[in-house]
Amino acid sequence: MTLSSDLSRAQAKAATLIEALPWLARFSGSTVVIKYGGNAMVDPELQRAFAADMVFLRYVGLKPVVVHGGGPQISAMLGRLGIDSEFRGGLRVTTPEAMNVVRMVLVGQVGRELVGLINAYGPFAVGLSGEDAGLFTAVRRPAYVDGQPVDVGQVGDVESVDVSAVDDLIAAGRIPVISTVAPDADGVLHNLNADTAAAALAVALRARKLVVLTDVPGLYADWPDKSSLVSEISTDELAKLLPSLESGMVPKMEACLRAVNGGVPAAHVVDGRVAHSTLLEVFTSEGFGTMVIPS
Ligand SMILES: Nc1ncnc2c1ncn2[C@@H]1O[C@H](COP(=O)(O)OP(=O)(O)O)[C@@H](O)[C@H]1O
Ligand SMILES: CC(=O)N[C@@H](CCC(=O)OP(=O)(O)O)C(=O)O
Repeated sequence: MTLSSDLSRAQAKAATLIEALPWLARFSGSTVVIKYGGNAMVDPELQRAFAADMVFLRYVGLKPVVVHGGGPQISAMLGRLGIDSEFRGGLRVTTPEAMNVVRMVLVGQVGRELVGLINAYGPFAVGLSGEDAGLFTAVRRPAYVDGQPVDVGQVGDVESVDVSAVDDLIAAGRIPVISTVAPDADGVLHNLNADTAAAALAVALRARKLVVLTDVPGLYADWPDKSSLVSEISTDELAKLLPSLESGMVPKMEACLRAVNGGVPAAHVVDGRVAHSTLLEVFTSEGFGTMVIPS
């Protein structure tokens, strides 16, 4: 290794840091809600990169709030327990028996693991579920299959959000890590799609951004045609495209629409299989994934 190649490598590192400067100036002090999808959390290396990103955001003055999924992990546990599980219109059909497993896996397993991973980089993460301090109230909702409502059991939409516990944690410099189960007005526990809950929380917190990590590079207008990846889409265009979308993309894009219509300036769907995708989205000039912006 020569002195000049050492120097040019050091300068390249400095250039990377400096590239982040305008974004640091813009986003410092902002709340960013990050939805970490179950399909994006399967690789231990990627999990560590994600955890490091959250602590990085915190140290540079942003206020990250993590909402996690866990669909594949719930399916695996239901399978192990011999409980049937199916999705309709992107939502899991949730019987009372399945609901107990959803809560156990999201709150007791996935949430705990994520808190531990983040805290390995800095002691900031605190886990919460929608049941804690009235964070979310759920209202039972159907799924929509071919435009028709279909009952999917104890599945909820977010009826109300009480951000006080999350605000308290943020004010104390913590990183809230939220599992998306919540009671309805009668105290009956519901399974919330994590994208839906992340959007409702981003709106309630007046977040600067919603970043949704998943296992594809973004939204494809004509799935699975790889040339149809959308880099930017307005809320009006997205509302028109929504009825043609299928499976997991429906709640995801509905969530982005809901966030931006609710006042969040931008919602992004990014590829969680790329290490440090959150940092790339927040701090680089190149667009990454799909960005939803107001019309
Ligand atoms: N139009 C589309 N664009 C991108 N992905 C799509 C589309 N339609 C369906 N998908 C599927 O949606 C999946 C992401 O949804 P989901 O499995 O619920 O992810 P997550 O666990 O991250 O919430 C992708 O892996 C892809 O197979
Ligand atoms: C109602 C509903 O479908 N809830 C989801 C909750 C977890 C989730 O949303 O996980 P991902 O983000 O990994 O998809 C489920 O039971 O799978």
